[in-house]
Amino acid sequence: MSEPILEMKNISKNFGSVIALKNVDLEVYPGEIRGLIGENGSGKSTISSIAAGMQKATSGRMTFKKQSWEPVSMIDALQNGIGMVVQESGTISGVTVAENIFLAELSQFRNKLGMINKKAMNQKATEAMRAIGVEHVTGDMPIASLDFQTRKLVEIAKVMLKNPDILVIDETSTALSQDGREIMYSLIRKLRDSGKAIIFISHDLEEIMEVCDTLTVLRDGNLIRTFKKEEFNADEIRTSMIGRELQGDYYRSDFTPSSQKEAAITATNLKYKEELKSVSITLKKGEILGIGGLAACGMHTLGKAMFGALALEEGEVTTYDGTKINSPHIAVANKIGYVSKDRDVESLCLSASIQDNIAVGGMEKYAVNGFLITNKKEKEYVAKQIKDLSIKCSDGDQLTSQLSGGNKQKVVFGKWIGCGSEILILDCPTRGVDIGVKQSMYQLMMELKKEGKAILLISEELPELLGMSDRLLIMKDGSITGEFMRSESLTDADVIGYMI
Ligand SMILES: Nc1ncnc2c1ncn2[C@@H]1O[C@H](COP(=O)(O)OP(=O)(O)OP(=O)(O)O)[C@@H](O)[C@H]1O
Repeated sequence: MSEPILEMKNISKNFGSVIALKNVDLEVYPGEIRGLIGENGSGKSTISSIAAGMQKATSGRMTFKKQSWEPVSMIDALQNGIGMVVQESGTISGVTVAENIFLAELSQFRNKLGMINKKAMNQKATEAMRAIGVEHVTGDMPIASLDFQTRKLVEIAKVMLKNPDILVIDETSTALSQDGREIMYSLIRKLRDSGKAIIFISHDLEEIMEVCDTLTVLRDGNLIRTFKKEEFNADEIRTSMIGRELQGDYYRSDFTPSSQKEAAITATNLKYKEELKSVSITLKKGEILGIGGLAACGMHTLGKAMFGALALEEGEVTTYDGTKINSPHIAVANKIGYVSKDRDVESLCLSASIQDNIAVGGMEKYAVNGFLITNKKEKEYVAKQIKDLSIKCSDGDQLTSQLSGGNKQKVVFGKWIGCGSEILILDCPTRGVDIGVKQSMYQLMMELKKEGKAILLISEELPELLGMSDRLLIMKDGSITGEFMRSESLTDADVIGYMI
C-alpha cells in the first residue's frame, strides 16, 4: 500500500466539558475515497474540520504530505492542499457567486488603480461552475437568488478551483437532489482516479457503501473500526455505529393509504415565477402527503408557500375553516409548523440557546392557565424534547450554534412537533440525522398521523417518500407531474420518470 497522504495521530478535542474526540488515529491514502459515518455528535465534522484548518485539536499531531500539518485557517488549509465543503451553509448572502468564490483572493482581479475587474472575476467564476458541470449559474448572480442546492454547488466549485490533494465533503448529499449528487459523485470519482483523496461524510449507508473505498466508523468521539470495501456489510456497519442492533420498523409497516376525509389545508392555483405554475394540492387530516422531485422542481417553494412565507403572484392557501394563510404569523397562529430545508437561516436562531429555540414553539402547551409562563415549566418542556429526540448537548442552556448538524436538525423538529401543530410542513426533516434518530422521527410522524395531524413531507430521498407517504406527488418544472397512492409494489422506478 502507498504511504498515507494525511496522518492524524492521537487527536483529542474538548469543548469545555464536552469531549468530541478521544485519541483518534486516522490515516488517509492517495487515490482513496474514505467514508466517515457515525451517529449525530460522534465527531465526524470535528475530526475532518481539524484536518481542514477550521479548528485546532486539543492534543495530537498531524502530518500531511510527510510534513507536519498545522493549518491556521480553512483558507490556509485550502491553499496548501486540503479543502472542505461544510455541512452548513458556507456561502455569504449579500454578495455574488463570484465574490463568494474569490472572497479571500480579490486582489488577483485588482488593476493598477486598485479597482477590481468584476468582468474578469465573474468570467472566472462562471468557468469554475462550468468546470464542475453546472451550466445555469454565472459569476454575476447574487448568491441570495440561488436555492440551497445551488449554493452548495458554488461551495464545491470554490474548493475544486484549488485542485486540492484532499477534498472533505461533510454531509452534503442531503442538501443536494439527485442531479446535484451525480455532479458530486462524478467529481469525487475523477479526483480519486487522479490520485487525490476524499473524505466523505454521510448518514446514508447505502450511498456511502456505494461511493467509498474504505469506511471509518466513529462513535462518541472514538474511532471504532475501519472497514475495507470487501468487508462492507450494512448490518455490521450499523451495529458498530450505534453499538447495538436497530430494533423495530424503520419506515411505517403498513402499505394501505389512509387519511380522514376532511381537508386540513388546500392550495389553489399557486403561481410563483417559474417555480409554481398553477399548483393545486389538498392535504387531508391524518394524511402524510409526500412531495418529491429534483431540486429545482418547485417542491421547496411549495413548502414555503403553504406556510405563507411567499408573496404569491396568484392563488391562495386556506385551512379547513377557510382561513387564508398569507403570512408565517397567521400560519403559526393556525397551528401550522414548518421545518425549512435551510435550517440555519430559516428555522433556527443559532445565537440563542436550545431552550429558547424549542420553547418558542410550545408556549401555549406549557403556559399555566394558558398564559402564565414559568421558567420551571419551560425547562421541563424543553428537557422532554431533548430526551425524546436524544439531542446530544450539555443542557438546554447550550447555544444552538455549538451543536452538531444533526442535533440542530433535531432542535428544529422538536420545536414544531412538540408544540401541538395540527399541520406540519416538513421540508427535508431528516436532513443530516443519523439512522437511529431517523427511525424515531418516522415513528413520531406515524403517531402524529394517527392523532389526525396532517403532514406534508417534502423530501429529496425517494426511499423516505415511498416508505412514509399515504400519497405521493411528483413535481417537475413547477408543476405536478404524477400522483401515486401508497402501495407495497410502488418503487423508485415507477416515479423517477415523472421527475426528469
Ligand atoms: N463549538 C462547539 N462547542 C461545543 N460543543 C461542540 C462544538 N462543536 C461541536 N461540539 C460537540 O462535539 C461533538 C461532536 O460534534 P460533531 O459536529 O463533530 O459531530 P458529527 O459526528 O459531525 O455529528 P452530525 O452527524 O450531527 O453532523 C458533539 O457533541 C457537539 O455538540
